[in-house]
Amino acid sequence: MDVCVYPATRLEGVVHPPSSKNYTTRYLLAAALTEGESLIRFPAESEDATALKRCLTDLGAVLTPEGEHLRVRGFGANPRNPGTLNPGNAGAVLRFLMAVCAATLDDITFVTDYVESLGKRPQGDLLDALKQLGAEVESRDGRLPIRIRSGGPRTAATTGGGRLDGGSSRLRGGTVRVSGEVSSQYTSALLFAAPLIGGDLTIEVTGDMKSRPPIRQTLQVLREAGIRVEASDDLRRFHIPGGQRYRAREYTVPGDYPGAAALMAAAAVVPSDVTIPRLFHDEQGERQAVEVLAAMGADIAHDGQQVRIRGGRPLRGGRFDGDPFTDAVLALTAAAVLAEGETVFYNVENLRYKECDRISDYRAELNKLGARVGEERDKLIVAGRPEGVEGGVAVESRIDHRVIMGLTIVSLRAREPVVIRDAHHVAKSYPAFFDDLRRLGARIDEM
Ligand SMILES: O=C(O)C1=C[C@@H](OP(=O)(O)O)[C@@H](O)[C@H](O)C1
Ligand SMILES: C=C(OP(=O)(O)O)C(=O)O
Repeated sequence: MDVCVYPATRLEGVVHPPSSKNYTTRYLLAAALTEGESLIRFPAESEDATALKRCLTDLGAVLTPEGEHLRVRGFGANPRNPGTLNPGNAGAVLRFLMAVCAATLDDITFVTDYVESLGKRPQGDLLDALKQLGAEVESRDGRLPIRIRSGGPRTAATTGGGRLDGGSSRLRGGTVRVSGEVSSQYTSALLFAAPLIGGDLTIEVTGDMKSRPPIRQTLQVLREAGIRVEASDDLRRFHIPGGQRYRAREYTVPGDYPGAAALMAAAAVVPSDVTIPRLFHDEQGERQAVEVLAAMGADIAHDGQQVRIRGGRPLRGGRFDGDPFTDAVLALTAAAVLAEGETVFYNVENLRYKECDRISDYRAELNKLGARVGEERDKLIVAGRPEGVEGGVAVESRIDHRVIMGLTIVSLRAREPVVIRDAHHVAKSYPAFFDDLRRLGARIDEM
């Protein structure tokens, strides 16, 4: 589906953000790893959530919708073996399931239809870690399709009298070293698998570590699920006793700051009065989007429950370390396109390894609109155009939901309407994005 985005004169109203993608991923997985029945309130409705639910069902979990909530009966440490799993275009889903399946299944293959997106993303650092723990791995140069075999002799657990469920580990415990430079998801994946391994596991994160906030989300959810984890303050070293059991319970998914950041940026670049509820002080690093927009001069306030933006003030550029709020950088870059002066988002090299190369590809599409964006290895550099951009062109989605949201934001301040091709990919995390902007007063036509 293509869309045509028209210049906006005003945005006004209350808009509920989607539920958090990252917390939904973690709560669904934790619930599936129990042997009991959990309830997840307000899980995200998105393509990534659908992909994970499909995979967990294939592994033997029983998912029962209850209105806006979801009841999950888990498979504990003994999933059914479907032979093949397809995580769609969801990176975190793929990484987390590869580690969990390596610990619990003897032979599993991961595939994707998104050959030009997830199929291009690197998995090698995680595969190296799994091989250190005894797995055998086949891949296409560290990329999908990937086959993981952990079917060695099911070694009896040697720590803590063996696993509670009487099973035994498919991976050995001990110490594993994993690079944190490309993605924090490899570390999170090992953290989710660790309790399922017979022996205790020590995880050492090497290199220039990125994306610490999602690691904190992982630690929060593991502790909520009753898993004991010792973590160093710098999040470079973890110790997890083996043979632990995930505890069934009720979870409530908060609002999604990355999706909300796109709404905040849209409201900041046009005259507006927009309120976004269900945004709390949790471990999502993208809540810093509020501080960044405030630093750029936006009239924005967060009371711990909701964010209110009154747009129309001129924005000014600034210099920001984008790593702590990685999934908000593209939306904030869009705001910077319309600010006075230069804006630099630095320390963002790992944007290049996501749904697309979010530095070079995003820059190319923004500049088609009339933006003036440059790049360096780990930077996005924006020469702001407070007068707006020309527009009147067609741009590409690059199969990336956050590119689509960023291009939409800038298009609200284009002189001529903009066509965004394949805009349906926004549904990866935010299916209702265009409807929500229409509800606030934007004109966006499906083509
Ligand atoms: O752990 C997670 O759920 C995520 C971690 C981040 O990825 P990186 O750790 O690769 O930056 C983020 O971009 C992604 O949307 C979700
Ligand atoms: C990169 C993202 O997600 P994932 O890594 O889970 O595909 C994202 O949501 O921006």
